[in-house]
Amino acid sequence: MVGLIRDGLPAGETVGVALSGGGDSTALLHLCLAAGLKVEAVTVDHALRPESAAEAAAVGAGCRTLGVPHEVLLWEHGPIRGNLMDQARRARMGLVADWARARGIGVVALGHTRDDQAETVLMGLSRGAGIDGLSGMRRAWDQGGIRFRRPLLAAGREELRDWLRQRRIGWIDDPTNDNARFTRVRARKALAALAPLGITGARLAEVAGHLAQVQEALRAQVAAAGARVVRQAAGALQVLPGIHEEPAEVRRQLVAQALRWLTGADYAPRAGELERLIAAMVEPRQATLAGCRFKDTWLMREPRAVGGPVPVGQVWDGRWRVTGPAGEVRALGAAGLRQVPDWRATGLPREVLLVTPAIWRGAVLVSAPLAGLSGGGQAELVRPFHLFGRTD
Ligand SMILES: Nc1ncnc2c1ncn2[C@@H]1O[C@H](COP(=O)(O)OP(=O)(O)OP(=O)(O)O)[C@@H](O)[C@H]1O
Repeated sequence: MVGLIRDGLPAGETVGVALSGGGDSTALLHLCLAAGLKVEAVTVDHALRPESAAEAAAVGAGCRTLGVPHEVLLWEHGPIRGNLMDQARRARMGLVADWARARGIGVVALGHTRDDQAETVLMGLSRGAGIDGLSGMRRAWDQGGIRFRRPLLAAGREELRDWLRQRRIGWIDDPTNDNARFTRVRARKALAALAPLGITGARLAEVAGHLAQVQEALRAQVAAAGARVVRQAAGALQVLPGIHEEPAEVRRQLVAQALRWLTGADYAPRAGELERLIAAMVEPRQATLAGCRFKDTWLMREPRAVGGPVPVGQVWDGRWRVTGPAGEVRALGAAGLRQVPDWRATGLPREVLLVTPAIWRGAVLVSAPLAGLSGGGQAELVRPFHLFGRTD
């Protein structure tokens, strides 16, 4: 077990441990200490259960007795609509990354196990996921200057709990982990029922590992195809007819990555939906999917899906930073385009320009940098363009 930590985490620097207080992350913390690493721990209080603040404080007290610096971060939120688990995870990752940056910590360890990996694969199967969903969670990735690591991905949950029990180390069981309202909990229960078929957590994790390698091999092919058949202009993507000559999976991956780049979404739509979009690219040459619109050869943001107004200097629609004279940044739209008589000189279609950022003062258009009305404004994409990245 300690070997997993030595292989998965650097010895010479402080490691941030994301510590929920559950069995897995408690084992992670103690294994890091056993491996002689210098650690600091952080607990996010999601404030979703009345006991959560007291639990986070108890986790902190445990850390103090170990001499481990610990901080509790509160997720401040109103009523939650939509996928609670997903939103809690996103908020948690954001808070933990901010904490690490503020503490000068470059690497953060998470306690995901082989069982989490197996559940992720089962959940992927249940929604008919493609290779992205079936290849499981990554062991390592970099995000916002922080290296995230999952050193326990090869360890079983029970194995870790046995390791804790042998050392008389306690942990807190989160009742959410038994709430069948959550897909992950149902996946955990279903996995137990699959054992007679030989489908164990270890077997599913093995399949995920294999598919992750397949995906890695595919990635280079997708990048090369992207360079041939997709070009970026004014934040939209022109998809050349050559895409239809590419193998079906390469095509799907390209379109999935293109949509994710346009919207910043963590996940791409399902294979069936991607197929429908790809078919519509041939005829009738228009479609909408996941906040994006395809028209003729262009894939761009859908007007009604773009972000609300922000002040000049802030990021608009999650991907544009507009600088220049004071005002409000929002989409150029039809009303704006009418005020830029020579927009055709850009060589770009109307639909592409409609969803580009512009600086407004009330109904007065001040600047539309991508449509050819400078007005002293400049727009820059904050998300680098690539078609083979992946986050989860
Ligand atoms: N509230 C939290 N504060 C800090 N880190 C967390 C929190 N919840 C989860 N994590 C991190 O994310 C990992 C995976 O989360 P998940 O929800 O699967 O775990 P858990 O069942 O809540 O707790 P554990 O993994 O500790 O048993 C945890 O091992 C931990 O590293």
